[in-house]
Amino acid sequence: MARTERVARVARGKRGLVAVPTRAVTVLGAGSWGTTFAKILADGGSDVTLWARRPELAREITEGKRNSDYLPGVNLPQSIRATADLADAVGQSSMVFVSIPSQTLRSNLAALAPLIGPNTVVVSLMKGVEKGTGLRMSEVLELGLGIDRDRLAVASGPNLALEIAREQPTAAVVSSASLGTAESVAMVASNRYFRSFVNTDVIGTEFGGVLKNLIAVAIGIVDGVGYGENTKASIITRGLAEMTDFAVAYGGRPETMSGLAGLGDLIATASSPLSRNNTAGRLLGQGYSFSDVVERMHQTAEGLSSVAPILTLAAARGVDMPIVQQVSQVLAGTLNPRDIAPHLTTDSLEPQGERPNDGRQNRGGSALRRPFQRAFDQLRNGRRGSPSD
Ligand SMILES: NC(=O)C1=CN([C@@H]2O[C@H](COP(=O)(O)OP(=O)(O)OC[C@H]3O[C@@H](n4cnc5c(N)ncnc54)[C@H](O)[C@@H]3O)[C@@H](O)[C@H]2O)C=CC1
Ligand SMILES: O=C(CO)COP(=O)(O)O
Repeated sequence: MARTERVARVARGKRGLVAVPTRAVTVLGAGSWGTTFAKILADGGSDVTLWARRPELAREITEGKRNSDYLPGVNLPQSIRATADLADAVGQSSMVFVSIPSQTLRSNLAALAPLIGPNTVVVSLMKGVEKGTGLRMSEVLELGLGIDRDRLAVASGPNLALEIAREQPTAAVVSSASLGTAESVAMVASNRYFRSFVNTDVIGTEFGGVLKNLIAVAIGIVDGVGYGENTKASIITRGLAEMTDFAVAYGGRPETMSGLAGLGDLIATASSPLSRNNTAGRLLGQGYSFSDVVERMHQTAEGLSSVAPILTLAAARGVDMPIVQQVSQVLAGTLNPRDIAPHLTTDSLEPQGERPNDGRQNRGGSALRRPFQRAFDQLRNGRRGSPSD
């Protein structure tokens, strides 16, 4: 029987009990997220092969059903197999999920491209943009693998790996230009503790995952300095507005940013000590230099690499990103972490978080608030004026 046709389980259909075929899927990258996602897929009934770079890790996963470096104390499903051979890992899989650090994706594509079949769906689980090009991971995959957008998807959401590996319930969004592709991936990537929803806003979904990392670094800095909840709440709230302005400027939908891939992931990442971005920020806040932080981080903190390309992209579309700007200054050593207060750097009376509910951008000022802004400007310039003039 072909790997793609294995029977996973028996389910009740219209005509009684029917066999549900197991789908052969591959996960590339046996770090904390790749291994956790392999577990999600296996617990959803798929036949999963995991690609690990190191043969000894592949052996530990296949024989011991453990990944002790990345997921200590977690037992992996018996059905998961790992290999260090990329061709063996991809085999005849109908879906390939990619979970390696964003900055390494490009260098893996030449080896991967010839292995991808004409109908294979490729799903990015990564949350970074490529330094130098500013491309999103699905764009790097599209260009590097030469496959149609309809066969590409991204998955994102409040998904701290260790919590999910411990089977704590959560949800995610699977997004593709093709709704059918998103739905078929979401069905495979769902089980009793993990639920995938779908949308077609690939840009918003992908940028949500990238941008929340940057805000999580800022929150980590605040934690490290020792500031409290008011500072963090201000940065989270205005961070969401900053994320939304950016994503909308690049064609994402504002509602995506208030969903799981935006606000949901922002809350999870900004508030959890499990977050590597938050941890990196905390070390910066405690006074460690950027190079010290990089040395101390044993896992991927995507936010550190995304700051520069995101600021370049923001400048190209005229998007103001005071929080990301200050994170960049702390990383460069030009801003004392104690001085982090992005909401104090703006002259505007109109906080970015206060936008109308119709999803339109608010940068020019809503009709309602414009008179107040004018009055404020007049007062500041030493002239009297009434808020209604
Ligand atoms: N850990 C988490 O909770 C989540 C992570 N993600 C995203 O998943 C992606 C992967 O992150 P993690 O698994 O957490 O990172 P990790 O640091 O735990 O693991 C990275 C994996 O990539 C491998 N790797 C390193 N350099 C490589 C290279 N040059 N070529 C191929 N493989 C290489 C490592 O051996 C390791 O297996 C990131 O983009 C991250 O933002 C997304 C959601 C949740
Ligand atoms: O993306 C994540 C949670 O959704 C993981 O965040 P960190 O990469 O900061 O650990």
